[in-house]
Amino acid sequence: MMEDDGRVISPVAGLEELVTEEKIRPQYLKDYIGQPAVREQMEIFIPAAKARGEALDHVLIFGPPGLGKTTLSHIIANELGANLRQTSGPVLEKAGDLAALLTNLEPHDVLFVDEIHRLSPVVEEILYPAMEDFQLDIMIGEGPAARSIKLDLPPFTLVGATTRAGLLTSPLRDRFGIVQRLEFYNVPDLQYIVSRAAGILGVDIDDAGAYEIARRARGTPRIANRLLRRVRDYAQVKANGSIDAEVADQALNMLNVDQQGFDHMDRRLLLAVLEKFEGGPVGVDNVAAAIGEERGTIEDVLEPYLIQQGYLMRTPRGRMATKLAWNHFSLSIPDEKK
Ligand SMILES: Nc1ncnc2c1ncn2[C@@H]1O[C@H](COP(=O)(O)OP(=O)(O)OP(=O)(O)O)[C@@H](O)[C@H]1O
Ligand SMILES: [Mg+2]
Repeated sequence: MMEDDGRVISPVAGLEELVTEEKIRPQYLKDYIGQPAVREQMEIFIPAAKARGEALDHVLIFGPPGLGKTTLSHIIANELGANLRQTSGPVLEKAGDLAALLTNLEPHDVLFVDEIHRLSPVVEEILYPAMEDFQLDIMIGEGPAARSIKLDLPPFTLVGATTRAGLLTSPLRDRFGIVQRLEFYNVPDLQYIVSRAAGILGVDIDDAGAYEIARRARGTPRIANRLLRRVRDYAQVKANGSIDAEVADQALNMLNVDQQGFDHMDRRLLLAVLEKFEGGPVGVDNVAAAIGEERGTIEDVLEPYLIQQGYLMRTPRGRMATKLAWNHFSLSIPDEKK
């Protein structure tokens, strides 16, 4: 999990949000909306492993923040009827931290390691034999008296989540039998997610209102759910608590979420590429310096959606704005770029 950056359409979770999210987080695959490829596969792999009485193969889930990685890991444990133990890459500092978790697992348990690309190398070394042979290889003591001991572990399923699969070392990546890549959600799926969350939270919203929120949620369930809560506030004060398309539109305009679902950070990034770098190609470090953002935030949080929507392109020579981006800001495309 990354740090909350305070944007209303940030895909990164805020603290208060983590609590509300628990209430609306789907618990079983049947409520996991969208991601048809992921669902179709997991609906086969999970019952198959259960029927054989084996632990499910290790699962790697990757995708931008807020698309449902943590949710899917919980669902996997629920569907397996197994315990879920949670930790994260940066939390596991020493080999012993991981060893303690592994030795406490029960057969077929799910160990969820969030931000798995941030594991320290010593911890990662412990993970290899644990994943491959359910064995723990650990050094005890130091210097000449040091010796290594081997322990058998119960068969378990490691579920790893990461925003960027490219940051994983290949020996680690190779040890996952199942790799699921989460995609941005389409509008009908997000509309369903908004309506479902509204039902749970007791918010009065019609289909057109849910559609308007879905359309402007950057393809991301976490953002859809957050916009729903902010639009609910607006509706409570300005519209007797009911959300329709007009109320949603007014509220979202007030929140500076534009018709495309972009906010000021998206606009700043696109405008920098367009105006300061004539549409690119420009290296991501130059973009980062121009808008005062960290490179990692640009790569993980800001640009995936802009790229998926066709406003920005990744080329070998850097980022390039597309015709859509020039048009979005009503800027004329320089002749040599046509
Ligand atoms: N497929 C889905 N169907 C319905 N709701 C979903 C789905 N995926 C995610 N959500 C909702 O979006 C919220 C955020 O999802 P989640 O916490 O799983 O994202 P994440 O990918 O783990 O994000 P991060 O990278 O920040 O850890 C959840 O609380 C859940 O309510
Ligand atoms: Mg998560």
